[in-house]
Amino acid sequence: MTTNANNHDTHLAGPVLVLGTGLLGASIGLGLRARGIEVLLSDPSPSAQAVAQDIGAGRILPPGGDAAPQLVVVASPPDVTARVVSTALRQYPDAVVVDIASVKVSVMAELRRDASLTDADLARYVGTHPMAGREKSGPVAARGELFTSMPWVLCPSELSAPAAVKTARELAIDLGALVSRMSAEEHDESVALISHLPQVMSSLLASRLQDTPAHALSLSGQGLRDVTRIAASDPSLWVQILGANAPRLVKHLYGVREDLNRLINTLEHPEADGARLDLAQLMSEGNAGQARIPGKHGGPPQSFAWLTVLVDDRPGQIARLLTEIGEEGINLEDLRLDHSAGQDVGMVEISVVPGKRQQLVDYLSTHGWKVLQ
Ligand SMILES: NC(=O)c1ccc[n+]([C@@H]2O[C@H](COP(=O)([O-])OP(=O)(O)OC[C@H]3O[C@@H](n4cnc5c(N)ncnc54)[C@H](O)[C@@H]3O)[C@@H](O)[C@H]2O)c1
Ligand SMILES: O=C(O)C(=O)C[C@]1(C(=O)O)C=C[C@@H](O)C=C1
Repeated sequence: MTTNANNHDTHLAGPVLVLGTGLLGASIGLGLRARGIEVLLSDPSPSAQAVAQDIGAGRILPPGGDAAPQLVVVASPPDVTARVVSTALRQYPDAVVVDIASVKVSVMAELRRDASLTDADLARYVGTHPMAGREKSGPVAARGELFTSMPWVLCPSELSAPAAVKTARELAIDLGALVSRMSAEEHDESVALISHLPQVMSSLLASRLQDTPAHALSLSGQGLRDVTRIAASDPSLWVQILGANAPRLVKHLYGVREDLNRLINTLEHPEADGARLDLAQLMSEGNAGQARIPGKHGGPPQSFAWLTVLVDDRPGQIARLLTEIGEEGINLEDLRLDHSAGQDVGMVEISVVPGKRQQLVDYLSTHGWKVLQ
């Protein structure tokens, strides 16, 4: 840990050059700037880099401008990532270069084929992947705290120098992430199930809604919203991710196809012997898988207690509610907002650790809030 020029204790000294200032690049810039680290920004889209600078993610590096970065972070779309990494390794011979693309095997394979790079160049490169993002793209959606307590995978190759791996780790730690390490193959195998299958399932489900009549859609509750949030993701990004990891994803889709066939057969004859047992088994297999998803901060799965507070649909009500909860010293684990169509009240669903639920219900009730239990 060093105290940087702006008096913050950080692992990285900086400057950090971010190439690609969309959602991820600008979020990294914002997070590093909040810790006092100097950040330089560059993006072929003049508006993307201008917005990133305007929101405080760093300072635009003028074309041909001089820079001596400690670290270059490549945050461009996956299909140009290897090319951008290659140019950066040659342009900044003293810098460590990392990329954050969602797929790792294809990027490394392209770099190995690149005749302009030596093994010494590749010693300064580490492939990485923060498992944090949003269904939106571009710097306007950036958040400096995006990586806090989220996994960040390092996938060094056998050529990566220990000093380069250390710098990559420091980037993730300075942004508050939880660092793990695996090979590019293990990574792509893992994200096929953990990230790419959920995206495809969400998109497939949401595509069913295209022609749904408005009266049916007006019944949409939290269940539908939970499973379709990521269906709003950027198609051009996902075309690249899914294309680059297709064989690993297809294996899981075969499994889903088998399960769907089984479910369809069962539901076509719902009164048949064993049909209900089959349905119960399917639901409990889902329960078992869901229960294995780790909780916040990488800890064991934890279930939180929920309560719902009714708030008047007036400006400032939710801010007042959150301030009062903070004053009682209770930590919110999650928050959801909902509106009933045509009503002038909002419903704020709050989750807390189970031991704090009753204290919060009592506190809010005595402070005039309407709590639904
Ligand atoms: N979106 C997510 O949730 C998420 C999460 C983790 C990792 N990633 C990875 O992060 C990277 C960026 O994704 P994003 O969501 O920020 O996308 P984005 O579309 O918001 O931003 C990408 C930016 O890269 C710029 N760009 C295009 N070509 C470039 C080039 N040759 N050199 C430099 N910049 C270039 C674009 O102009 C754009 O501003 C991708 O590789 C993606 O796989 C995304
Ligand atoms: O939560 C989201 O919106 C995401 O985009 C997250 C998510 C993921 O699957 O976890 C999506 C793709 C990225 O490569 C990394 C993170």
